[in-house]
Amino acid sequence: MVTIRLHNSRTRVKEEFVPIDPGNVRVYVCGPTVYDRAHLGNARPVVVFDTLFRLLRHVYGAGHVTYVRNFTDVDDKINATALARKEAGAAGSLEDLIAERTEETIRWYHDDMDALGALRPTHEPRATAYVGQMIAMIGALIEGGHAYAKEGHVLFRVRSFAEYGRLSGRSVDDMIAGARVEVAPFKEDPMDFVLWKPSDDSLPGWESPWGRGRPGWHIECSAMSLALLGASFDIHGGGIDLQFPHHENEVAQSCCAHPEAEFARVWMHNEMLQVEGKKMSKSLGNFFTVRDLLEKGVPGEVIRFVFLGTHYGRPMDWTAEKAAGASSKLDDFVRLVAQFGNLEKAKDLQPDDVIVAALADDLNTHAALVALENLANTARYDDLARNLDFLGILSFAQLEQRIEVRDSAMQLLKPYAANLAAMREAAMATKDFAPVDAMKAGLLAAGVEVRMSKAGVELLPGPGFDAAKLEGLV
Ligand SMILES: Nc1ncnc2c1ncn2[C@@H]1O[C@H](COP(=O)(O)OP(=O)(O)OP(=O)(O)O)[C@@H](O)[C@H]1O
Ligand SMILES: [Zn+2]
Repeated sequence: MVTIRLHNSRTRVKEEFVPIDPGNVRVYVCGPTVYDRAHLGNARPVVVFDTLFRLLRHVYGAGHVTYVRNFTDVDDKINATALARKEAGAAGSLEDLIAERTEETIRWYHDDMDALGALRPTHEPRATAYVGQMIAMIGALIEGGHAYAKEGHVLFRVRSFAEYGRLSGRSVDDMIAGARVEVAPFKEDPMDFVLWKPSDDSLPGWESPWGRGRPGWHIECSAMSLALLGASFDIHGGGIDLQFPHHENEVAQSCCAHPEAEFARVWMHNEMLQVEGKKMSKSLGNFFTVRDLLEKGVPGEVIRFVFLGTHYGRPMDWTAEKAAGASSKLDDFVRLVAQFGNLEKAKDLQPDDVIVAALADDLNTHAALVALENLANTARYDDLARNLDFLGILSFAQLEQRIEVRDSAMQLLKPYAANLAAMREAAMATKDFAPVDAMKAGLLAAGVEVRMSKAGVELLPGPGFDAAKLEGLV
Protein backbone atom coordinates (compact mmCIF):
# COMPACT_ATOMS: atom_id res chain seq x y z
CA MET A 1 0.00 0.00 0.00
CA VAL A 2 1.11 3.56 -0.74
CA THR A 3 2.35 5.41 2.35
CA ILE A 4 0.84 8.86 2.58
CA ARG A 5 2.68 11.54 4.51
CA LEU A 6 0.95 14.76 5.46
CA HIS A 7 2.07 17.90 7.20
CA ASN A 8 -0.06 18.05 10.33
CA SER A 9 -0.53 21.65 11.47
CA ARG A 10 -1.45 20.38 14.93
CA THR A 11 1.92 18.72 15.53
CA ARG A 12 3.78 20.91 13.02
CA VAL A 13 5.56 17.95 11.42
CA LYS A 14 5.11 15.82 8.36
CA GLU A 15 3.73 12.50 9.57
CA GLU A 16 2.85 9.16 8.13
CA PHE A 17 -0.91 9.11 7.69
CA VAL A 18 -2.53 6.18 9.51
CA PRO A 19 -6.33 6.21 9.25
CA ILE A 20 -8.42 5.42 12.30
CA ASP A 21 -10.38 2.98 10.11
CA PRO A 22 -8.97 2.22 6.65
CA GLY A 23 -12.44 0.99 5.73
CA ASN A 24 -13.79 4.51 6.18
CA VAL A 25 -11.28 7.34 5.96
CA ARG A 26 -13.02 10.50 7.15
CA VAL A 27 -12.30 14.07 6.11
CA TYR A 28 -14.02 17.32 7.05
CA VAL A 29 -13.33 20.62 5.28
CA CYS A 30 -14.90 23.96 6.19
CA GLY A 31 -17.06 25.05 3.30
CA PRO A 32 -18.28 28.43 2.16
CA THR A 33 -20.67 30.87 3.74
CA VAL A 34 -23.22 31.09 0.97
CA TYR A 35 -24.03 34.72 0.43
CA ASP A 36 -22.11 35.50 -2.74
CA ARG A 37 -20.14 34.10 -5.67
CA ALA A 38 -16.92 32.30 -4.68
CA HIS A 39 -13.80 34.29 -5.41
CA LEU A 40 -10.69 32.67 -6.79
CA GLY A 41 -9.18 32.39 -3.29
CA ASN A 42 -12.18 30.38 -2.10
CA ALA A 43 -11.49 27.92 -4.92
CA ARG A 44 -8.02 27.08 -3.66
CA PRO A 45 -9.06 24.88 -0.73
CA VAL A 46 -11.59 23.21 -3.02
CA VAL A 47 -8.87 22.13 -5.45
CA VAL A 48 -6.41 21.24 -2.68
CA PHE A 49 -8.82 19.00 -0.78
CA ASP A 50 -10.28 17.55 -3.96
CA THR A 51 -6.75 16.41 -4.79
CA LEU A 52 -6.47 14.86 -1.32
CA PHE A 53 -9.88 13.19 -1.80
CA ARG A 54 -8.75 11.71 -5.13
CA LEU A 55 -5.53 10.41 -3.57
CA LEU A 56 -7.35 8.84 -0.62
CA ARG A 57 -9.92 7.24 -2.94
CA HIS A 58 -7.10 5.79 -5.00
CA VAL A 59 -5.24 4.41 -1.99
CA TYR A 60 -8.16 3.18 0.17
CA GLY A 61 -10.82 2.64 -2.50
CA ALA A 62 -13.47 5.04 -3.71
CA GLY A 63 -16.10 3.57 -1.38
CA HIS A 64 -13.86 3.87 1.68
CA VAL A 65 -13.49 7.62 1.97
CA THR A 66 -16.08 9.98 3.43
CA TYR A 67 -15.53 13.62 2.59
CA VAL A 68 -17.74 16.23 4.22
CA ARG A 69 -17.77 19.88 3.22
CA ASN A 70 -20.48 22.03 4.71
CA PHE A 71 -22.48 25.00 3.53
CA THR A 72 -22.81 27.72 6.14
CA ASP A 73 -26.30 28.91 5.32
CA VAL A 74 -27.00 30.77 8.54
CA ASP A 75 -24.77 33.76 9.09
CA ASP A 76 -25.04 37.46 9.68
CA LYS A 77 -23.49 38.22 6.28
CA ILE A 78 -26.31 36.28 4.61
CA ASN A 79 -28.90 38.12 6.72
CA ALA A 80 -27.34 41.45 5.81
CA THR A 81 -27.41 40.62 2.08
CA ALA A 82 -31.07 39.61 2.27
CA LEU A 83 -31.96 42.66 4.36
CA ALA A 84 -30.29 44.94 1.83
CA ARG A 85 -32.34 43.34 -0.94
CA LYS A 86 -35.53 43.76 1.05
CA GLU A 87 -34.75 47.39 1.69
CA ALA A 88 -34.10 47.82 -2.03
CA GLY A 89 -37.69 46.71 -2.60
CA ALA A 90 -37.37 42.97 -3.31
CA ALA A 91 -40.62 41.06 -2.85
CA GLY A 92 -41.07 38.34 -0.21
CA SER A 93 -40.34 37.91 3.48
CA LEU A 94 -36.82 38.17 4.81
CA GLU A 95 -36.83 34.40 5.30
CA ASP A 96 -37.82 33.86 1.65
CA LEU A 97 -35.08 36.23 0.53
CA ILE A 98 -32.51 34.43 2.67
CA ALA A 99 -33.59 31.03 1.32
CA GLU A 100 -33.55 32.34 -2.24
CA ARG A 101 -30.08 33.78 -1.78
CA THR A 102 -28.56 30.67 -0.21
CA GLU A 103 -30.14 28.36 -2.82
CA GLU A 104 -28.88 30.52 -5.64
CA THR A 105 -25.39 30.77 -4.14
CA ILE A 106 -25.18 27.01 -3.62
CA ARG A 107 -26.11 26.47 -7.28
CA TRP A 108 -23.43 28.95 -8.35
CA TYR A 109 -20.91 27.27 -6.09
CA HIS A 110 -21.62 23.86 -7.60
CA ASP A 111 -21.40 25.18 -11.16
CA ASP A 112 -18.12 26.96 -10.50
CA MET A 113 -16.43 24.17 -8.55
CA ASP A 114 -17.63 21.53 -11.04
CA ALA A 115 -15.88 23.59 -13.70
CA LEU A 116 -12.64 23.21 -11.73
CA GLY A 117 -12.96 19.44 -11.92
CA ALA A 118 -13.73 19.10 -8.21
CA LEU A 119 -15.66 15.96 -7.30
CA ARG A 120 -18.70 16.59 -5.15
CA PRO A 121 -17.94 15.62 -1.54
CA THR A 122 -19.73 12.61 -0.07
CA HIS A 123 -21.89 14.90 2.08
CA GLU A 124 -22.54 18.62 1.79
CA PRO A 125 -24.54 19.36 4.93
CA ARG A 126 -26.29 22.68 5.34
CA ALA A 127 -25.90 24.19 8.78
CA THR A 128 -29.63 24.98 9.06
CA ALA A 129 -30.38 21.24 8.91
CA TYR A 130 -28.23 20.59 12.02
CA VAL A 131 -29.45 23.24 14.46
CA GLY A 132 -30.92 20.53 16.71
CA GLN A 133 -27.51 18.87 16.99
CA MET A 134 -25.90 22.25 17.71
CA ILE A 135 -28.39 22.94 20.51
CA ALA A 136 -27.67 19.48 21.97
CA MET A 137 -23.91 20.07 21.88
CA ILE A 138 -24.26 23.50 23.47
CA GLY A 139 -26.42 21.95 26.21
CA ALA A 140 -23.72 19.36 26.90
CA LEU A 141 -21.06 22.08 27.08
CA ILE A 142 -23.10 24.01 29.64
CA GLU A 143 -23.59 20.85 31.67
CA GLY A 144 -19.86 20.16 31.63
CA GLY A 145 -19.06 23.68 32.86
CA HIS A 146 -17.54 24.73 29.55
CA ALA A 147 -20.22 27.21 28.60
CA TYR A 148 -22.70 29.55 30.23
CA ALA A 149 -25.92 31.27 29.22
CA LYS A 150 -26.40 34.95 29.75
CA GLU A 151 -28.93 37.40 28.34
CA GLY A 152 -30.07 35.05 25.59
CA HIS A 153 -26.47 34.31 24.61
CA VAL A 154 -24.47 31.20 25.29
CA LEU A 155 -20.72 31.69 25.55
CA PHE A 156 -17.90 29.18 25.52
CA ARG A 157 -15.71 29.52 28.59
CA VAL A 158 -12.26 29.55 27.01
CA ARG A 159 -10.41 29.29 30.33
CA SER A 160 -12.14 25.96 30.96
CA PHE A 161 -10.13 24.29 28.22
CA ALA A 162 -6.46 24.10 29.16
CA GLU A 163 -5.39 23.27 25.63
CA TYR A 164 -6.96 26.34 24.06
CA GLY A 165 -4.41 27.89 21.69
CA ARG A 166 -2.50 24.64 21.05
CA LEU A 167 -3.59 24.31 17.42
CA SER A 168 -2.60 27.81 16.43
CA GLY A 169 0.35 27.99 18.82
CA ARG A 170 -0.84 30.93 20.89
CA SER A 171 -1.32 31.42 24.60
CA VAL A 172 -4.63 32.79 25.83
CA ASP A 173 -2.89 35.81 27.30
CA ASP A 174 -1.12 36.61 24.01
CA MET A 175 -4.42 36.28 22.27
CA ILE A 176 -6.08 38.75 24.58
CA ALA A 177 -3.22 41.18 24.14
CA GLY A 178 -3.11 40.90 20.36
CA ALA A 179 -6.56 39.99 19.20
CA ARG A 180 -9.55 42.09 18.41
CA VAL A 181 -11.70 40.29 20.93
CA GLU A 182 -15.09 41.71 21.52
CA VAL A 183 -15.71 42.86 25.05
CA ALA A 184 -19.38 42.50 25.88
CA PRO A 185 -21.35 42.82 29.11
CA PHE A 186 -22.59 39.25 28.83
CA LYS A 187 -19.06 37.79 28.72
CA GLU A 188 -17.24 36.51 31.80
CA ASP A 189 -13.97 36.89 29.93
CA PRO A 190 -13.24 38.80 26.73
CA MET A 191 -11.83 35.62 25.13
CA ASP A 192 -15.10 33.74 25.46
CA PHE A 193 -16.84 33.22 22.16
CA VAL A 194 -20.44 32.91 21.11
CA LEU A 195 -22.14 29.51 20.74
CA TRP A 196 -25.66 30.87 20.52
CA LYS A 197 -27.09 34.35 20.12
CA PRO A 198 -30.58 35.78 20.36
CA SER A 199 -32.57 36.62 17.21
CA ASP A 200 -35.20 39.32 17.17
CA ASP A 201 -38.29 38.85 15.00
CA SER A 202 -36.59 40.26 11.93
CA LEU A 203 -33.89 37.58 11.95
CA PRO A 204 -33.92 33.84 11.33
CA GLY A 205 -34.17 31.99 14.61
CA TRP A 206 -34.83 28.63 16.26
CA GLU A 207 -36.44 27.88 19.61
CA SER A 208 -33.88 26.81 22.20
CA PRO A 209 -33.56 26.47 25.99
CA TRP A 210 -32.04 29.99 25.87
CA GLY A 211 -34.85 31.56 23.89
CA ARG A 212 -35.30 32.09 20.19
CA GLY A 213 -31.92 32.49 18.55
CA ARG A 214 -29.34 31.26 16.08
CA PRO A 215 -26.01 29.45 16.34
CA GLY A 216 -22.56 31.01 16.21
CA TRP A 217 -20.45 30.00 13.24
CA HIS A 218 -17.91 27.80 15.06
CA ILE A 219 -20.43 25.39 16.61
CA GLU A 220 -21.81 24.58 13.16
CA CYS A 221 -18.72 22.67 12.08
CA SER A 222 -18.37 20.87 15.42
CA ALA A 223 -21.98 19.66 15.23
CA MET A 224 -21.91 18.67 11.56
CA SER A 225 -18.61 16.79 11.76
CA LEU A 226 -19.88 14.92 14.83
CA ALA A 227 -23.14 13.99 13.11
CA LEU A 228 -21.54 12.81 9.88
CA LEU A 229 -18.07 11.59 10.88
CA GLY A 230 -18.24 10.85 14.59
CA ALA A 231 -16.35 12.33 17.54
CA SER A 232 -12.95 11.20 16.19
CA PHE A 233 -12.07 11.43 12.53
CA ASP A 234 -8.95 11.55 10.38
CA ILE A 235 -8.39 14.87 8.67
CA HIS A 236 -9.76 18.35 9.12
CA GLY A 237 -8.96 20.92 6.47
CA GLY A 238 -9.49 24.54 5.58
CA GLY A 239 -7.63 27.72 4.76
CA ILE A 240 -4.90 28.94 7.10
CA ASP A 241 -7.03 32.04 7.72
CA LEU A 242 -9.43 29.76 9.60
CA GLN A 243 -6.83 28.26 11.94
CA PHE A 244 -7.51 30.96 14.46
CA PRO A 245 -10.06 31.51 15.82
CA HIS A 246 -12.41 29.22 13.86
CA HIS A 247 -10.51 25.94 14.12
CA GLU A 248 -9.21 26.66 17.59
CA ASN A 249 -12.82 27.13 18.67
CA GLU A 250 -13.96 23.97 16.89
CA VAL A 251 -11.31 22.01 18.81
CA ALA A 252 -12.37 23.55 22.11
CA GLN A 253 -16.07 22.81 21.56
CA SER A 254 -15.62 19.29 20.23
CA CYS A 255 -12.98 18.17 22.71
CA CYS A 256 -14.92 19.54 25.68
CA ALA A 257 -18.18 17.98 24.51
CA HIS A 258 -16.42 14.65 23.83
CA PRO A 259 -13.36 14.41 26.08
CA GLU A 260 -13.15 10.67 25.37
CA ALA A 261 -12.48 11.33 21.68
CA GLU A 262 -9.66 13.04 19.80
CA PHE A 263 -11.70 15.11 17.29
CA ALA A 264 -9.49 15.61 14.21
CA ARG A 265 -6.25 13.66 14.17
CA VAL A 266 -4.59 15.57 11.32
CA TRP A 267 -5.12 19.25 10.55
CA MET A 268 -4.29 20.54 7.10
CA HIS A 269 -4.28 24.20 6.16
CA ASN A 270 -3.91 25.64 2.70
CA GLU A 271 -2.05 28.91 2.31
CA MET A 272 -3.68 31.90 0.72
CA LEU A 273 -4.14 32.98 -2.85
CA GLN A 274 -2.75 36.48 -2.82
CA VAL A 275 -3.00 39.67 -4.79
CA GLU A 276 0.19 41.69 -4.56
CA GLY A 277 1.19 40.07 -1.31
CA LYS A 278 -2.21 40.34 0.36
CA LYS A 279 -4.84 37.64 0.90
CA MET A 280 -7.53 37.81 -1.76
CA SER A 281 -10.64 38.55 0.27
CA LYS A 282 -14.05 40.07 0.11
CA SER A 283 -13.26 42.46 2.91
CA LEU A 284 -10.18 43.89 1.15
CA GLY A 285 -12.14 44.09 -2.10
CA ASN A 286 -9.14 42.79 -4.05
CA PHE A 287 -10.97 39.82 -5.51
CA PHE A 288 -12.42 38.45 -8.71
CA THR A 289 -14.75 35.51 -8.89
CA VAL A 290 -14.20 32.12 -10.44
CA ARG A 291 -17.16 32.99 -12.69
CA ASP A 292 -15.38 36.19 -13.88
CA LEU A 293 -12.46 34.08 -15.05
CA LEU A 294 -14.61 31.38 -16.67
CA GLU A 295 -16.57 34.05 -18.53
CA LYS A 296 -13.37 35.68 -19.69
CA GLY A 297 -12.59 32.37 -21.41
CA VAL A 298 -10.15 30.91 -18.88
CA PRO A 299 -11.38 27.32 -18.63
CA GLY A 300 -11.60 25.53 -15.29
CA GLU A 301 -8.82 23.09 -16.18
CA VAL A 302 -6.44 26.01 -16.66
CA ILE A 303 -7.33 27.39 -13.22
CA ARG A 304 -6.82 23.98 -11.69
CA PHE A 305 -3.52 23.44 -13.49
CA VAL A 306 -2.22 26.80 -12.25
CA PHE A 307 -3.28 25.98 -8.67
CA LEU A 308 -1.57 22.59 -8.80
CA GLY A 309 1.66 24.28 -9.82
CA THR A 310 2.18 25.59 -6.27
CA HIS A 311 2.30 23.52 -3.09
CA TYR A 312 -0.80 24.10 -0.97
CA GLY A 313 1.36 25.16 1.98
CA ARG A 314 2.72 28.17 0.11
CA PRO A 315 1.06 31.44 -0.73
CA MET A 316 0.54 31.98 -4.44
CA ASP A 317 -0.44 34.65 -6.92
CA TRP A 318 -2.69 34.29 -9.90
CA THR A 319 -1.05 35.79 -12.99
CA ALA A 320 -2.07 35.97 -16.64
CA GLU A 321 1.36 34.52 -17.55
CA LYS A 322 0.73 31.42 -15.45
CA ALA A 323 -2.68 31.00 -17.08
CA ALA A 324 -1.24 31.36 -20.58
CA GLY A 325 1.52 28.84 -19.80
CA ALA A 326 -0.98 26.34 -18.40
CA SER A 327 -3.29 26.81 -21.35
CA SER A 328 -0.65 26.11 -23.97
CA LYS A 329 0.66 23.12 -22.06
CA LEU A 330 -2.84 21.66 -21.84
CA ASP A 331 -3.36 22.25 -25.55
CA ASP A 332 -0.19 20.32 -26.24
CA PHE A 333 -1.35 17.47 -24.00
CA VAL A 334 -4.73 17.26 -25.74
CA ARG A 335 -3.09 17.33 -29.17
CA LEU A 336 -0.71 14.52 -28.20
CA VAL A 337 -3.49 12.39 -26.75
CA ALA A 338 -5.66 13.05 -29.82
CA GLN A 339 -2.91 12.18 -32.27
CA PHE A 340 -1.19 9.29 -30.56
CA GLY A 341 -3.29 8.12 -27.62
CA ASN A 342 -6.06 5.62 -27.21
CA LEU A 343 -8.60 6.59 -24.58
CA GLU A 344 -10.13 3.14 -24.33
CA LYS A 345 -6.75 1.67 -23.43
CA ALA A 346 -6.00 4.61 -21.14
CA LYS A 347 -9.12 3.94 -19.08
CA ASP A 348 -7.74 0.53 -18.07
CA LEU A 349 -4.47 1.93 -16.77
CA GLN A 350 -3.61 2.71 -13.17
CA PRO A 351 -2.49 6.22 -12.20
CA ASP A 352 1.24 6.65 -12.64
CA ASP A 353 3.34 5.56 -9.63
CA VAL A 354 5.49 8.68 -9.73
CA ILE A 355 2.42 10.92 -9.68
CA VAL A 356 0.81 8.96 -6.85
CA ALA A 357 4.07 9.10 -4.89
CA ALA A 358 4.27 12.85 -5.42
CA LEU A 359 0.75 13.37 -4.09
CA ALA A 360 1.42 10.96 -1.22
CA ASP A 361 4.32 13.22 -0.23
CA ASP A 362 2.15 15.87 1.43
CA LEU A 363 0.34 16.62 -1.85
CA ASN A 364 3.38 17.64 -3.85
CA THR A 365 1.27 18.70 -6.80
CA HIS A 366 4.12 20.57 -8.43
CA ALA A 367 6.12 17.34 -8.67
CA ALA A 368 3.00 15.61 -9.98
CA LEU A 369 2.77 18.10 -12.84
CA VAL A 370 6.45 17.62 -13.65
CA ALA A 371 5.81 13.87 -13.80
CA LEU A 372 2.78 14.48 -16.02
CA GLU A 373 4.89 16.43 -18.45
CA ASN A 374 7.43 13.66 -18.35
CA LEU A 375 4.78 11.22 -19.56
CA ALA A 376 4.23 13.48 -22.56
CA ASN A 377 7.96 13.80 -23.20
CA THR A 378 8.51 10.05 -23.09
CA ALA A 379 5.64 9.30 -25.46
CA ARG A 380 3.44 7.63 -22.83
CA TYR A 381 0.29 9.19 -24.22
CA ASP A 382 -2.22 6.74 -22.77
CA ASP A 383 -0.69 7.29 -19.34
CA LEU A 384 -0.87 11.01 -19.98
CA ALA A 385 -4.62 10.75 -20.56
CA ARG A 386 -5.08 8.48 -17.54
CA ASN A 387 -3.31 10.90 -15.24
CA LEU A 388 -4.98 14.03 -16.59
CA ASP A 389 -8.18 12.30 -15.50
CA PHE A 390 -6.74 11.11 -12.16
CA LEU A 391 -5.54 14.60 -11.24
CA GLY A 392 -8.95 16.03 -12.11
CA ILE A 393 -7.46 18.30 -14.78
CA LEU A 394 -9.31 16.81 -17.76
CA SER A 395 -11.64 13.88 -17.19
CA PHE A 396 -11.92 11.16 -19.82
CA ALA A 397 -15.28 12.63 -20.79
CA GLN A 398 -13.69 16.05 -21.28
CA LEU A 399 -10.79 14.55 -23.23
CA GLU A 400 -13.25 12.71 -25.46
CA GLN A 401 -15.13 15.89 -26.09
CA ARG A 402 -11.98 17.91 -26.76
CA ILE A 403 -10.76 15.27 -29.20
CA GLU A 404 -14.11 15.19 -30.97
CA VAL A 405 -14.12 18.97 -31.33
CA ARG A 406 -10.56 18.84 -32.59
CA ASP A 407 -11.29 16.07 -35.10
CA SER A 408 -14.30 17.86 -36.52
CA ALA A 409 -12.31 21.09 -36.71
CA MET A 410 -9.56 19.25 -38.61
CA GLN A 411 -12.22 17.96 -40.99
CA LEU A 412 -13.56 21.46 -41.42
CA LEU A 413 -10.08 22.85 -42.08
CA LYS A 414 -9.14 20.32 -44.77
CA PRO A 415 -10.53 22.30 -47.74
CA TYR A 416 -8.93 25.47 -46.40
CA ALA A 417 -5.56 23.74 -46.25
CA ALA A 418 -5.98 22.53 -49.84
CA ASN A 419 -6.99 26.00 -50.89
CA LEU A 420 -4.08 27.66 -49.20
CA ALA A 421 -1.68 25.16 -50.79
CA ALA A 422 -3.13 25.97 -54.21
CA MET A 423 -2.88 29.71 -53.57
CA ARG A 424 0.75 29.26 -52.62
CA GLU A 425 1.43 27.34 -55.85
CA ALA A 426 -0.11 30.16 -57.83
CA ALA A 427 1.81 32.82 -55.92
CA MET A 428 5.10 31.06 -56.68
CA ALA A 429 4.40 31.72 -60.35
CA THR A 430 2.99 35.25 -60.13
CA LYS A 431 5.26 36.36 -57.26
CA ASP A 432 2.21 38.03 -55.73
CA PHE A 433 1.98 36.68 -52.20
CA ALA A 434 -0.63 39.17 -50.99
CA PRO A 435 -3.62 36.75 -51.35
CA VAL A 436 -1.71 34.05 -49.45
CA ASP A 437 -0.87 36.48 -46.66
CA ALA A 438 -4.47 37.68 -46.49
CA MET A 439 -5.74 34.12 -46.25
CA LYS A 440 -3.17 33.30 -43.58
CA ALA A 441 -4.15 36.36 -41.55
CA GLY A 442 -7.82 35.36 -41.79
CA LEU A 443 -7.03 31.85 -40.57
CA LEU A 444 -4.95 33.14 -37.67
CA ALA A 445 -7.78 35.46 -36.68
CA ALA A 446 -10.07 32.41 -36.55
CA GLY A 447 -7.66 30.79 -34.10
CA VAL A 448 -6.12 28.44 -36.63
CA GLU A 449 -2.50 27.38 -36.32
CA VAL A 450 -0.96 27.60 -39.79
CA ARG A 451 2.07 25.44 -40.55
CA MET A 452 3.58 25.92 -43.99
CA SER A 453 6.62 23.97 -45.05
CA LYS A 454 8.07 22.47 -48.17
CA ALA A 455 6.13 19.33 -47.37
CA GLY A 456 2.83 21.13 -47.56
CA VAL A 457 0.28 23.13 -45.62
CA GLU A 458 -1.09 21.96 -42.30
CA LEU A 459 -3.92 23.71 -40.48
CA LEU A 460 -4.66 22.90 -36.85
CA PRO A 461 -7.33 24.28 -34.53
CA GLY A 462 -5.57 26.47 -31.96
CA PRO A 463 -6.75 27.37 -28.44
CA GLY A 464 -9.14 30.15 -29.56
CA PHE A 465 -10.45 28.33 -32.63
CA ASP A 466 -13.73 29.81 -33.86
CA ALA A 467 -15.30 28.11 -36.88
CA ALA A 468 -17.68 31.02 -37.44
CA LYS A 469 -14.72 33.23 -38.31
CA LEU A 470 -13.78 30.96 -41.21
CA GLU A 471 -16.81 32.12 -43.16
CA GLY A 472 -15.97 34.19 -46.19
CA LEU A 473 -12.35 33.06 -46.19
CA VAL A 474 -12.46 30.88 -49.29
N1 LIG B 1 -7.40 34.18 -0.52
C1 LIG B 1 -7.67 32.93 -0.17
N2 LIG B 1 -6.85 31.93 -0.53
C2 LIG B 1 -7.11 30.65 -0.20
N3 LIG B 1 -8.20 30.28 0.51
C3 LIG B 1 -9.07 31.23 0.90
C4 LIG B 1 -8.86 32.60 0.58
N4 LIG B 1 -9.89 33.33 1.10
C5 LIG B 1 -10.73 32.44 1.69
N5 LIG B 1 -10.24 31.18 1.58
C6 LIG B 1 -10.87 29.94 2.04
O1 LIG B 1 -12.14 29.81 1.43
C7 LIG B 1 -12.99 28.99 2.24
C8 LIG B 1 -14.35 29.64 2.35
O2 LIG B 1 -14.28 30.64 3.28
P1 LIG B 1 -15.37 31.71 3.61
O3 LIG B 1 -16.67 31.38 3.01
O4 LIG B 1 -15.24 31.98 5.06
O5 LIG B 1 -14.73 32.88 2.80
P2 LIG B 1 -15.25 34.34 2.68
O6 LIG B 1 -15.62 34.81 4.04
O7 LIG B 1 -16.22 34.43 1.56
O8 LIG B 1 -13.93 34.94 2.16
P3 LIG B 1 -13.19 36.24 2.58
O9 LIG B 1 -12.06 35.68 3.38
O10 LIG B 1 -12.82 36.80 1.28
O11 LIG B 1 -14.13 37.13 3.34
C9 LIG B 1 -12.24 28.82 3.56
O12 LIG B 1 -11.65 27.51 3.58
C10 LIG B 1 -11.17 29.88 3.52
O13 LIG B 1 -10.03 29.50 4.24
ZN1 LIG C 1 -15.35 25.01 10.15
